[in-house]
Amino acid sequence: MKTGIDAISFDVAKIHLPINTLAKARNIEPEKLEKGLGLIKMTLPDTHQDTVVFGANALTKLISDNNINLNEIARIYVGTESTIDSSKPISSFLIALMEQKFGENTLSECDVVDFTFACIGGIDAMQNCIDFVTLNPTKKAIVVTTDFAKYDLNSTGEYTQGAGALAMLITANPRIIAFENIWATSTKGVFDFFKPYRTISKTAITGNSNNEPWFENLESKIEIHKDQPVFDGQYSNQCYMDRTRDAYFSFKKLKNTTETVYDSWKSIVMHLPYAFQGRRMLSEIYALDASKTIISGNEDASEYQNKLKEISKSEAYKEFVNEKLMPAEIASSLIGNLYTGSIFMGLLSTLAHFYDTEKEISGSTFGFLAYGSGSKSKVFEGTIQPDWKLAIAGVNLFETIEKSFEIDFDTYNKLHKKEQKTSIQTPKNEWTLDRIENEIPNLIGARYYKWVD
Ligand SMILES: CC(=O)CC(=O)SCCNC(=O)CCNC(=O)[C@H](O)C(C)(C)COP(=O)(O)OP(=O)(O)OC[C@H]1O[C@@H](n2cnc3c(N)ncnc32)[C@H](O)[C@@H]1OP(=O)(O)O
Repeated sequence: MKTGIDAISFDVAKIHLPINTLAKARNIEPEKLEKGLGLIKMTLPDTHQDTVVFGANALTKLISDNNINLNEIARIYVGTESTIDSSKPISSFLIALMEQKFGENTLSECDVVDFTFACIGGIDAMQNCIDFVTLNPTKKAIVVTTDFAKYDLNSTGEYTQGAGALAMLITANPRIIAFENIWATSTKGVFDFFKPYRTISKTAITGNSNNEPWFENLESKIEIHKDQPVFDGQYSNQCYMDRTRDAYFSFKKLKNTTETVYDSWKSIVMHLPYAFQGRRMLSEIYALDASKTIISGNEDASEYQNKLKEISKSEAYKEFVNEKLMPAEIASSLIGNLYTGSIFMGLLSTLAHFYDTEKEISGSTFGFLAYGSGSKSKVFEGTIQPDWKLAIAGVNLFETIEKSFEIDFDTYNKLHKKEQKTSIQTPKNEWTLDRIENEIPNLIGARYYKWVD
């Protein structure tokens, strides 16, 4: 029996800033961002949107477009690194909203939980659901990934921002892709990118050291939550390269093959924090697993790096990228980073590209290289199923992204600094954040959402 993705839907932020506008404002050569990193637009949440809204929109679409009977859904597992509560998971909000829309108690026997491991939490959620469905083939599960990749103004992450969610139905005998049961993992506990609890002393805020109550905070230190990560961009790239390389060669060992693994993959779908990350990071694996030796691994460090650079600029590598990686990059260039959703958006982008260009890919194998900072990589593969076209015919990925609304730099700044108080676009046929409770003591901070027709 096969297990995998039967249906897929998405909801990405509907407003964007062109990368060219950002580059000019920041005095960065636009060509560096457009041609060097593959960026065209970055999407941003409107004032009425958060990660619950994106997740709920993607899930509502998945359920409606595929006429899913909610009684059949045994699990809804969420991958996110942008949660809005340290205790109540996003999946708990999603259950409430789906019952609001599709009927009370329709999901009361459904198991729900969030998975957090930076950008790889969605893959962890999916692997778990696949194992579950393999053991219980009559049951179905849903994986939702939802994130807001927000970086500090003027940081090197600023041009890679993005926001949105995907939802995937996991079943036996799926219509889109069936995964092989070989999962290779590489893990190392590092600080390449993280979102710590930060503190600021009350003395620094009030100017005295009496520890007087400050807006009901009795502690002498005030805790601050920020959506923006603490990170070291180049170090995070090195961790990405090291983990994916190690997981790739573990995968090769688990497959027990001496053949070049990537040669058997029609497409390679990687975690893309920005469009060209995959092509910039994959040259090492491309060289080390080549059928004809192009790098031995015995070179000294600088010679090794020089050779990798040379390989990454070669015509053969460019062709390889064009054939195996480019389809996954298209959506990323137009959206930005979706953290947990990026690898699934890469898959959807690849499928939509082959659908639009009328290529038959049924029976071909895709390789997946997932990465989450902190850090972990998983490598696995799946085979495209005969009904893949039928299953994605109504998804309309590129048509939907095309309709995104352009904002100017001033509006971008206001949104980033939370100075924008009203919605840029009037919500229609979607969930919105209605209000956050700030008076009733035992409901302080509770977030309430509503569906807008
Ligand atoms: C965050 C996650 O989602 C998890 C992860 O994957 S961690 C790994 C990725 N890390 C991140 O995304 C963290 C946030 N991002 C960043 O800090 C940065 O965007 C980054 C580190 C990823 C990139 O850093 P950067 O300093 O902006 O770019 P840099 O590494 O110098 O690369 C610029 C590229 O543009 C090219 N370039 C520069 N000027 C150019 C021009 N005028 N024309 C064409 N190309 C140009 C450079 O040659 C270089 O490409 P190659 O190395 O492939 O040749």
